[in-house]
Amino acid sequence: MVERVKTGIPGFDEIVNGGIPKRNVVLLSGGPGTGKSIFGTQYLWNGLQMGEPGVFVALEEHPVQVRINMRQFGWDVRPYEQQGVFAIVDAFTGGIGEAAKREKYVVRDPTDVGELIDVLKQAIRDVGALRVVIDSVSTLYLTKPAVARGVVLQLKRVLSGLGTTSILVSQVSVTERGFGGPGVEHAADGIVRLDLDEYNGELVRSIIVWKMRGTKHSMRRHPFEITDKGIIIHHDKVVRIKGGTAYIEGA
Ligand SMILES: Nc1ncnc2c1ncn2[C@@H]1O[C@H](COP(=O)(O)OP(=O)(O)OP(=O)(O)O)[C@@H](O)[C@H]1O
Repeated sequence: MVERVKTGIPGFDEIVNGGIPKRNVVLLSGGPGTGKSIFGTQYLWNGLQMGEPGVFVALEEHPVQVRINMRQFGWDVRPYEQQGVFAIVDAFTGGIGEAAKREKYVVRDPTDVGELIDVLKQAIRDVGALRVVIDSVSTLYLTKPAVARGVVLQLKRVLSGLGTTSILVSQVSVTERGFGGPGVEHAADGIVRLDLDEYNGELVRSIIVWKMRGTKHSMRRHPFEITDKGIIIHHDKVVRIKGGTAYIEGA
């Protein structure tokens, strides 16, 4: 029996046959505004509701902004930080600014992957994390694509080794077909892609699971929505394109 981690994101566990296999490192890839950060934080929040501690690594946004964004969906993580079951690793500010001085886990040099891993390990141990989200890993190798695969493998050893089931957010450009960097796709245990595409003057959100080691999964493109309560995936529906128009149909 495969041990699974339930994301609790409506519709997602259904398309991966019950949840993400434990210790998998999943690449969550997508263009701008596709919902990657919301998906990642929803996964961590749901974990906290199920008694599973988590760590969020902020590389794209100030930790203060991460808390504000989460609160907009009703996900107030402050009490969980105070209880010591949730932590944000600040790999954004470099320790600069008044607000940054109040952060417990700060990576002084966010370009130093070694330092980031040391701070991350500490945070995982302190809170007993079972879930980790890194938003985004692309930032770690934007200027040096050749090291991308190595960075992901290094993170995978740590994340999987410490027993966490993790999501690595990967940014791709609007038109890019890939998942974010040479070899990264092969290093990850799973690939989930979020898309936002325009058909006939309308933007349509969809999700597809490209791979997920250790389980069978849906091979279809499912529509999803972002609501005030977060992401809702319609696992019983699929997106089909006919004559340049997108149709949402029963699966
Ligand atoms: N309350 C809400 N209701 C509906 N949609 C929302 C709500 N809040 C945010 N969104 C949508 O979510 C999008 C942002 O999602 P998110 O920040 O997760 O994107 P992302 O994939 O991480 O993008 P980037 O790579 O640009 O940071 C917004 O552009 C908006 O379309």
